[in-house]
Amino acid sequence: MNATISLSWPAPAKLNLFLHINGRRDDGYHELQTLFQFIEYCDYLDFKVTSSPHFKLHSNINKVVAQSDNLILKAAKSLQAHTQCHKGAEIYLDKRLPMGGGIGGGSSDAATTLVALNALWDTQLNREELSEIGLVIGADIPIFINGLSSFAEGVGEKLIPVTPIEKWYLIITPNVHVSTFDIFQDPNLPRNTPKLSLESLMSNIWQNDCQKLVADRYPQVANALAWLLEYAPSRMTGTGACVFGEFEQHQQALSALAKLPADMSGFVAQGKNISPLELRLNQL
Ligand SMILES: C[C@@](CO)(OP(=O)(O)O)[C@H](O)COP(=O)(O)OP(=O)(O)OC[C@H]1O[C@@H](n2ccc(N)nc2=O)[C@H](O)[C@@H]1O
Ligand SMILES: Nc1ncnc2c1ncn2[C@@H]1O[C@H](COP(=O)(O)OP(=O)(O)O)[C@@H](O)[C@H]1O
Repeated sequence: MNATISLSWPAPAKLNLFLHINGRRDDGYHELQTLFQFIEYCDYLDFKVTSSPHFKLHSNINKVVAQSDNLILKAAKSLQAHTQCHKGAEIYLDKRLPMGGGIGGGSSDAATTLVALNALWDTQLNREELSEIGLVIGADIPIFINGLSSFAEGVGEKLIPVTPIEKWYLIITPNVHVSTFDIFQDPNLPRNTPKLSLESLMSNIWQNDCQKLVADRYPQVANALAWLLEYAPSRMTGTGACVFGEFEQHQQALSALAKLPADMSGFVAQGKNISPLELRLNQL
């Protein structure tokens, strides 16, 4: 086998620092205004390029490998089809991000796969072309390909880079899986928040339109939020289930983490306006 082994490629998580839903499109998708910031907390992938056009995924989490439609293989196959590349890859995933938590792990894995294989196969697609391929697979993939914290509109693909303060976050990961699809189907979801200018959005109080609905449905989310709010301004990310409290200092976040009740779990990570994937790409 003609094989090249690369170094590890990060797939960082994101937070939605605010999330507004502005309406439902004819295709069922919702128009959003949201602020994405990366956090320094990542899955890691490795890619061994093969001369045969096949893929094999290995992971510490069997659940991902068992899904034949998992986002990593979808991304790899889609790039292969678009570029008519005759190479394949063995892909190794070290899964650290909680799944279905609203921190975008699956989308980020897919974005890292597109970016890394495009470099390793030397297929030379530009970022826009990679984002177009990614958007078909998941609405959150373009932000991870773009690599800069951004204000997003559309379904998350119209991006304007912004530089919110890189705060320290204590992120609680309630032990429930929230389906993005189910939340967007719920008739009680507030989906008509008026669109605002970027300037007023950045200076308003930040909120998440999905939060009340998800907290009402899932007591674990409501409890995590109630606990965090005692320590810091706190919100939910995406369609949940993760919630985050924001701190100016690393030590403040760590002190709150140390007090976390035994029935909750979480971690501390810093916001990053340049994605760890982008920094990795610049090392090539
Ligand atoms: C709303 C966000 C905010 O970041 O939620 P999280 O998934 O991160 O929690 C994302 O944009 C989600 O992106 P992603 O998780 O890639 O969603 P997709 O797989 O594309 O969509 C899953 C389903 O959610 C609904 N959906 C998703 C995005 C959107 N703007 N409107 C929708 O109505 C659609 O029914 C779609 O079939
Ligand atoms: N590589 C992957 N990592 C995580 N989830 C994946 C992956 N591939 C497919 N999925 C599916 O996508 C769903 C949402 O995953 P994830 O991106 O972690 O959630 P969220 O978008 O809420 O942050 C998972 O429940 C899982 O079924």
